[in-house]
Amino acid sequence: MMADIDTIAIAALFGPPSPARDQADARIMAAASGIGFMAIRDFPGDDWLTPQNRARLLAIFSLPEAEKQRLLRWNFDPTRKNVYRGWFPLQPTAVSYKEGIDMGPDIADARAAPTGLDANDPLCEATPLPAENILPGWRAAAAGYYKAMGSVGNALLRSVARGLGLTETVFDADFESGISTLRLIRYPLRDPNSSVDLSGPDFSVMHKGETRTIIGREHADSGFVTLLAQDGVEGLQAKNLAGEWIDVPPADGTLAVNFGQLLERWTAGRVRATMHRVIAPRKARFSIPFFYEPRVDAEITPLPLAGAEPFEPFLYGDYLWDTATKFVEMSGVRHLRQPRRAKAS
Ligand SMILES: O=C(O)CCC(=O)C(=O)O
Ligand SMILES: [Fe+2]
Repeated sequence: MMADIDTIAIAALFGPPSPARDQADARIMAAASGIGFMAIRDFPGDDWLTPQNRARLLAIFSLPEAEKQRLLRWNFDPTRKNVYRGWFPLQPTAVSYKEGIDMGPDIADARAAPTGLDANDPLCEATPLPAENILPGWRAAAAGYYKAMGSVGNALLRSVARGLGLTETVFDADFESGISTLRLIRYPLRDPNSSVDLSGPDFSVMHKGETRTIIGREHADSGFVTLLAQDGVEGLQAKNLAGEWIDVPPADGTLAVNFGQLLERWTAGRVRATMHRVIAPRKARFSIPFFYEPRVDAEITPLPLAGAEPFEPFLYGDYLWDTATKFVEMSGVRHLRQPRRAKAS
């Protein structure tokens, strides 16, 4: 039988210890250590997950092309200074057919913009944003959404900590002043007349007897916890333990949650980083992933888990740069940041 993705009401995670919280913890751990995907609902901030409120964030895609271009990253426009945050345009020949923007903590708290030593770290750079007068209210919406997702990320990691038998606050200090990324994505319909050959196995798969084009290449997220708002349009799929692709249905009021490779490694495989992909729906698709991340200088050290292999501690920022610059949206920027801590050889 094909196990479905569990939808878990998590209100109890925001209250004191209770049987309801224990039950939510158990279901979260079962999802995290099983398929590695779940949907959550019923939490502070879930009122963001309506078509109207998502539209407040997604309004950025209605900007004129010239305004979007002002937000581009350096690798797409060498006159720009920002290399990590900002706009990534469509890559017509790539499997992943999307455009969008990556935003950092400064959208929610201006004090998060870099100062001192961080000023030289691209991972802490400020996010280029559209002017308030061309998109009134958008910044406030992005800030509100970012903050709401941060507290959901914290609640989920505390639940995972309890599920692992660790002190529930074990992750808290590392995620204080974290550099979480809020990404807004648009996958337009592919132009059927373009010269890109979509017939190869990289680009096309069968789904319920129909050929579907891939628009988001199969991958596992690199970090910890991803909170994904889908915008009511299907297409997201996760690979289950049997290696089958199953649909992750969109539903208002819910977030799809999956876990990243660093959390998988940190928890000695008890939490699973699951492969997922996006197949093209019949209309344009939008999504809003929030990647919950620790501070740039968080030291990742082995957790006290039975049977876990020890590893050399490392800095989150060094890991992140190494990983993020392998993606097509970040191509050509790798040399712009050196590891802050030399690897022991
Ligand atoms: O658009 C989606 O639904 C998935 C996006 C995704 O997997 C990602 O950005 O890592
Ligand atoms: Fe992903």
